[in-house]
Amino acid sequence: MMASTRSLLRTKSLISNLPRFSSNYKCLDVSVNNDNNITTVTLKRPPVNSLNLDLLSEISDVLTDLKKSKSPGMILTSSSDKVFTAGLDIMEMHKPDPERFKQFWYALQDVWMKLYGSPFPTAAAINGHAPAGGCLLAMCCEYRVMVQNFNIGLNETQLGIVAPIWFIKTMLNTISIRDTELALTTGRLFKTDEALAVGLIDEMATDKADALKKANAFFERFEMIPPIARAYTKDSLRGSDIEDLKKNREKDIQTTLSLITQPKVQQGLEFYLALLKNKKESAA
Ligand SMILES: CC/C=C\C/C=C\CCC/C=C/CC(=O)SCCNC(=O)CCNC(=O)[C@H](O)C(C)(C)COP(=O)(O)OP(=O)(O)OC[C@H]1O[C@@H](n2cnc3c(N)ncnc32)[C@H](O)[C@@H]1OP(=O)(O)O
Repeated sequence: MMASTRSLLRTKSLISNLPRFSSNYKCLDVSVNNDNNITTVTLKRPPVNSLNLDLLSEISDVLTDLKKSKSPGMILTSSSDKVFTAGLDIMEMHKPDPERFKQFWYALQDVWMKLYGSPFPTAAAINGHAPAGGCLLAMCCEYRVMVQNFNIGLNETQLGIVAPIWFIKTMLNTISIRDTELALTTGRLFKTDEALAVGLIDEMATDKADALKKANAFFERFEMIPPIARAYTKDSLRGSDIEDLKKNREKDIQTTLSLITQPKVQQGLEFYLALLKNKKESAA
């Protein structure tokens, strides 16, 4: 195909599929790049973008909008200069109200299914720490660029909790079985360069601008690939993991609720929260 015809087709499809986003997001900034029509979704829930029910619901909504509008791609990043996301909001798990916890967990499942299984390509520009649920969101994306000198990993065991099987499968889709086992059992947080060495991220960046530039470049790889062929291939690789959760969704919610409300687990969370607070006090 001639380059001029390609660019005309691209422009036409951009005009007809321009995504429309709600301006009502409280915890997200959503913007579309005029050059390539890639949407950047910026997490904006200070201080650490912890994933509570509100933030998860907004991420779920934006993913639905992107799918409907046949977006050519999405970049996930953070408005903070040191935290991508601190993972699940511990306050949603500490002494939870059962009904609220079920909604919260359902929203997390939704985000995982939509992001891990999105038909459009996705990249994470990880411009800060990405522990636990933060690492999960980044691993759901197809490509990860991370700014140097931050941490990423599934550190759940350090909190006395357990990464659910669908978190584990997401890591297995990213790094080797051996590295996943070692990382999960020890709750390892990888520094950016260690994450690169093990394949947990794809590229390092010097700062957020560099991370966004590299993430945008990732989408150029798909310019000549028919979106349907791309989407089917991704589904062949990831679809069965998503089907497994769909089949076991209710059971997963019940099991998680009964584990998280165990007194020992609650004590562990309390201890961890106290450590976070003490860290601040001893730094002051
Ligand atoms: C046996 C069976 C048991 C289990 C049940 C089964 C399944 C459950 C599975 C649950 C899966 C969970 C996945 C998760 O995501 S758990 C969350 C894990 N997150 C973390 O460990 C990160 C904790 N935070 C940090 O390490 C640091 O905050 C961070 C490096 C991200 C940033 O450091 P910084 O110095 O910039 O900020 P802080 O001063 O530490 O924090 C600022 C305030 O934010 C509060 N905070 C931090 N993280 C969280 C969080 N995840 N949730 C809620 N609140 C958080 C922190 O306490 C500070 O608060 P204030 O002191 O300002 O009030």
